[in-house]
Amino acid sequence: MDPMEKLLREYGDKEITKESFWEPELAALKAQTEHDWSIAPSNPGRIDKEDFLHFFDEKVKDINRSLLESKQRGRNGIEYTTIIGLPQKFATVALREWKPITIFDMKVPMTHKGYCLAVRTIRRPLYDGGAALLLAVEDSAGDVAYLKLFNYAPLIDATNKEREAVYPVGQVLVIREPTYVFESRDLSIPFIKVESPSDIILFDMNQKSALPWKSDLNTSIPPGPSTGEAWRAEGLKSFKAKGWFSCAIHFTNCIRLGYEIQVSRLNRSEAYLRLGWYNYAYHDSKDALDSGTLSADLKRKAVMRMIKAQYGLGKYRDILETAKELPNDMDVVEWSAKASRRMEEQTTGNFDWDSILVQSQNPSYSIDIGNFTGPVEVKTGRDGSRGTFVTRDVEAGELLMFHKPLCSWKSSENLTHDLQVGLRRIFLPLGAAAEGRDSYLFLCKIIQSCWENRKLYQTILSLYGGEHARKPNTYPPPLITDDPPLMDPLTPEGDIDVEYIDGVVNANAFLLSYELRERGLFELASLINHSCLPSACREFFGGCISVRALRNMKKGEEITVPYLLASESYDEKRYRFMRTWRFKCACPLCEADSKDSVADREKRRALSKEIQRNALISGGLDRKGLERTRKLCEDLKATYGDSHSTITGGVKYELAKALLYYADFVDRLARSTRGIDLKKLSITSRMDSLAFFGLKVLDRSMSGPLPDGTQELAAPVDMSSISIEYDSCIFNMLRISKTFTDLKQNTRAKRWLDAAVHVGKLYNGGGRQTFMTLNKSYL
Ligand SMILES: C[S@@+](CC[C@H](N)C(=O)[O-])C[C@H]1O[C@@H](n2cnc3c(N)ncnc32)[C@H](O)[C@@H]1O
Repeated sequence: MDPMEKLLREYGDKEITKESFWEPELAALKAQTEHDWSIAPSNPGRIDKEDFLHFFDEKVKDINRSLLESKQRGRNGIEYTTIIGLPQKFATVALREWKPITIFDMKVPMTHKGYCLAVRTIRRPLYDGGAALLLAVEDSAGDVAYLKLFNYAPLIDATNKEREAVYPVGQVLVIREPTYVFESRDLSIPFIKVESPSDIILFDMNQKSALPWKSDLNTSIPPGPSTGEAWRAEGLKSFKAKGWFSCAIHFTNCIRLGYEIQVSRLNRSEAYLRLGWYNYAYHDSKDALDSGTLSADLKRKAVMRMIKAQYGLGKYRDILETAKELPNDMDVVEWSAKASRRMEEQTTGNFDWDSILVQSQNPSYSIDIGNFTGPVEVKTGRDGSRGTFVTRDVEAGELLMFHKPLCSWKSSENLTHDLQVGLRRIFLPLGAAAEGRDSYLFLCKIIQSCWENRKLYQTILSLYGGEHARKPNTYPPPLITDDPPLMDPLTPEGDIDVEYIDGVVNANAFLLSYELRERGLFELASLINHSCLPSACREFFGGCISVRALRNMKKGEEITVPYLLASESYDEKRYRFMRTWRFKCACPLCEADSKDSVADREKRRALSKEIQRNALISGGLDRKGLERTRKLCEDLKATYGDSHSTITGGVKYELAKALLYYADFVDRLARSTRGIDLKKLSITSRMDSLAFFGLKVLDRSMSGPLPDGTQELAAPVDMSSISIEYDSCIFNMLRISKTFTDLKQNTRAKRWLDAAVHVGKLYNGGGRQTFMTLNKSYL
């Protein structure tokens, strides 16, 4: 049985609450973790170094064996499970307030608040095939520990070589507020668990460590390069291998050693551009340019990189300034023109919708735009929750926003190397929630972007982070004019709260393209609340989000969009709202539906499905079959209570859809029998369908002169409010138009075709020609 059917049968008329989702297996998992943390902290005692190294080396063999086996079986890495919804720690204490701690002094289980632990690596890093990097470390007293580094985004999709470039043997690192745990479902020895990359501070390998290490490193692994020239060679090799992070590190070493500083900066800025680290790229290219020592060729490189970085940061106006450095360069002129276009789009909201709409028929189309925000503000509504509101009266079809994502990810991206993540993510308390490796890689991409982009990080902190997260920061986030210049690419610019980012992604990210498994997180659109009778519609074009008014709105009205197909049944929706977004929808449609009995709702759901199923079967094309379908529609209509229409203004989506299917049936029969009565029946059924979708039909006449009062009207339907089910409405209108043509009612046919084109324009901004192209199959 369909899992949804099973669930709905189980729930019946029971309230669905947040607690409904705690399945025994998940509850046990959570209880286990709580138990792990409830044990009184104690000192685990000294770990024997020999035993430990043996353990680590065996672990390396184990993992390599599993990876090989999984590859031989054609699988993508070891199947790992991570649990989302348990606290993930990150340190916040300022550097000057830290107190040092040693491995021997640490307790299990415990987060050592206010302490820092300095260690160095004693083995090559090991990737566990899932979400963690494993390190064997020792402190200056010679005590050893096992370190698991989670969410270390720039190394998630890395080669062993790149991991070693960041964590070579002997690398000194400081762990902020180390958490020492013993997870009973995991290892036989305790380990230091690091969940945020900002909890690790890496030290310069070129400087002699100030710590008096008790033991020799005692390793056969040759030390890394010691000259700038040798680092440069490493940097170029990494660049070729698309190891952008290690490339940036190698050129950082060149800079530290004073080797060709400006050239190294320029090389590093190119690596940063590839990483999407535009702040760093900007500062490096600017520093190189400001040095005044560059040859003409290098100056051009510096200017181009600076412009690309400014473009990535959306600082279009600054590009025009930078361009003054090389006013006659063709590429510079082109980028300036691009920047000017983006600025114009930001202020006017003028986009070439016809081209956007046609091109976005191709799933891999991606578009570059200047974010346009119309008359929209974020406010706290009457019920105390935040939402978006219009700041003046707007008309149906008006563009409210057209935005690029803050961050996006698609499956073709990021996989520079042979990524071996076979990750399963279990969301507590929601179960696996069909999310896995893709959502994790998207999270990593965001963590990586926050690494150097504090503006982005602050924006994310101002978005809703889920029911267990602390309250979001106020929106809009505080203005950060500029990110500070880079000190060191190895350490993020500030604290990164991975748990909060994960919560934001879960509550706000969109699946932009099913085919490309593309995901995106948007800024303002994340603050729009849901309604099944929404005031706006959202669409994705080339990876960007557009939001348009569906009806005329008065200043101060809330902008709402449907999170799910609004026309789904009430019971499916209430389940899915609670499961994914954790709220109970209180819109008029849900209110009206909830007043109908469960038996009526279930009957409605079953009838809807039956009518839909019948519509897909081409057989039974006779009057008897038609009568059967009509009866099913009548029965469906009877499932709505008397007050339903009063509350919703007449919207009955399921009935509207049923009538659309019924009219299709009528059309097919009319085609085979050429019956005029059937053609008229098709038109009236479609008009009824439109009305139940929420459109006001102003002219229901079938023949003769147009009724009084409607001649001057632009359309046979009221265009001040269109339905969220615009696709179905457009389809109905086109079919009405076609049937009027068959009936030789050409004036009416044209009016209905114009109406369809107009609805198309209201919801996507395209013109007549584009409408014809997009609706070729209907037409
Ligand atoms: C994408 S956010 C929308 C903005 C959010 N209200 C905020 O303060 O940032 C989604 C969350 O908003 C809340 N929400 C959205 N629509 C709602 C509605 N119709 N009723 C109650 N809560 C809603 C839910 O908590 C949901 O998980």
